[in-house]
Order: sequence, then C-alpha cells, then structure tokens
Amino acid sequence: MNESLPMVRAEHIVKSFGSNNVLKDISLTVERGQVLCLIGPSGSGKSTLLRCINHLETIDGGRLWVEDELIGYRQKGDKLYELNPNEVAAQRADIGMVFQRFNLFPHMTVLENIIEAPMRVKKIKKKAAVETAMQLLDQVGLAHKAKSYPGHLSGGQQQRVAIARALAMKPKLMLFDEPTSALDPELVNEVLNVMKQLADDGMTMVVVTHEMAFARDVGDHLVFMDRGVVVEEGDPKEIISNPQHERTRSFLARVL
Ligand SMILES: Nc1ncnc2c1ncn2[C@@H]1O[C@H](COP(=O)(O)OP(=O)(O)OP(=O)(O)O)[C@@H](O)[C@H]1O
Repeated sequence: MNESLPMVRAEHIVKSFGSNNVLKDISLTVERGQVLCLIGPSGSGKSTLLRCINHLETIDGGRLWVEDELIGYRQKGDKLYELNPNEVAAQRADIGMVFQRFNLFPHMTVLENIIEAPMRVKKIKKKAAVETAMQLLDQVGLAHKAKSYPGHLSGGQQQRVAIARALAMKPKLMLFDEPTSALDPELVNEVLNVMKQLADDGMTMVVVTHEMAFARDVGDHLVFMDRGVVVEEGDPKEIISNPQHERTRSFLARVL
C-alpha cells in the first residue's frame, strides 16, 4: 500500500436520479486521518455522495478511489472491469457507515448485532469476535449493555452501538450520514463525543452533519455543497467565521 495516497479521491463524480442531476462534477480528496465534514442544504447531494463511496449507489460518471482501489471497478491495463458481488462485498467491508437511523437488528442483543458481520463476512471465530465487540462496547461506554436488546436502549445508546458495529469490521474509513439528526437534543453529545474520540485516535472520517460546532472543532476540512456542486471548501474555522461565497454565507446564517 502506498502510504502517500489519500484515503478517498472523488474525481468529477456525476450522479442523476432520472432527470434529477444530484451530483454535478464533484471532486474532493480526503487525506488519511482527516475528518472531512460535509455540509449543505437539504437535497444538495451530501448523502448521495456518501452512498456512492459505500456502493449503495452507482456513479454515472467520474472516478471514486479509496486508497488505490477504484470503487466498483478493477483496472487492467487501460480497461475497467466491473467488480463481481464478492469483490464489491470485500471493498465495502473496509468502509464503515453510520446512518441517521441506527438500523440495528431488533431481535438480536447488542453483542449479537456487533459480532454478526465480522463472523459472517470476515469469517472471524465467535470467541475473537466477542472479544473485539466487548472492547468496542467498552470504548463507546456500553459494555454493560452487551446483553440488552436495541429496543431497551436510548437513541444515543443505539447510535453508539451502531458505531461499535461499524468499527467491528476494522474499517479504514468511516462514513457518517447525519448521525445525530434523529436523536433527542440531550443525547447528541454522547454520540459526538464518541466520534471525537475516534477522530483523536486517527480514524479517517467523512461526516455529513448539521452540527456546526462539531464541524468547526473536530473537522480538519470543511466542504460546503449546494445543488450538487462543491461551492467552497477549506479550513472549517475559516469558512465558518469568514465564508467567501454568498451561498455559503446564506446557508451558515440559517444554521448557526
Ligand atoms: N434513491 C433515490 N431515488 C431518487 N431520488 C433520490 C434518491 N436518493 C436521493 N434522491 C434525490 O437526490 C437529491 C439529493 O438527496 P440527498 O439525500 O443526497 O441530499 P442531502 O444533501 O443529503 O439532503 P439532506 O440533508 O436532506 O439529507 C434529492 O432531491 C433526493 O430526492
């Protein structure tokens, strides 16, 4: 692995749903260990971009790289070949994603939720999977809830389990899609604190968020998207205190 490669490179990404051109020529780079926060009005294409990185949508044009791997394709000489389902699954296994809704399996305990994918996808033995899961639950402050069912947890606790579940696959990149938007306000910080800890530990993260304090204090890089294009990007503190573009200014005036 070439350590000098960025973690993510999006080059001229285009994505439409019918006549709705949701991503219009998006290019951006996420460096290793960087927390990139993606902000912008509703419908600007932020979730779609994350979903393209994680194979949940297929791009119509451009190239998406995670390290030296082209998302969805294998390159041989000048030719590109679509990955088969097993190869897609292998690429996806390296990328953790946390959604607005936690999507935990309700009929499984917290522990079972976390060990399910490592055992199924990575063929990890149960003993090792449980050991890792318990360490992760400890990291997110929920070791005491291992045997609980998701329905008995608060939204903030469920989201922390969802983060632990994603981390159990030992991803090299974590994508967060508005991870606190569905939470009661008093539960938001417990999730943001776990994310901050992850950032401090050096995890590469792309975070779609409306939490501007998090973007300012934890983000290394801020990207403001509007109507499918990157309008402005740079240092979060600088953009938030002194946006250069009128569209950024009017968005920030609404959310700050
Ligand atoms: N699967 C889909 N089929 C059709 N249209 C879609 C699909 N997914 C997203 N869209 C459309 O793409 C546009 C961008 O949506 P997206 O969720 O990426 O925006 P967003 O910036 O994340 O917004 P929000 O902050 O509200 O989540 C919207 O018009 C949405 O309706």
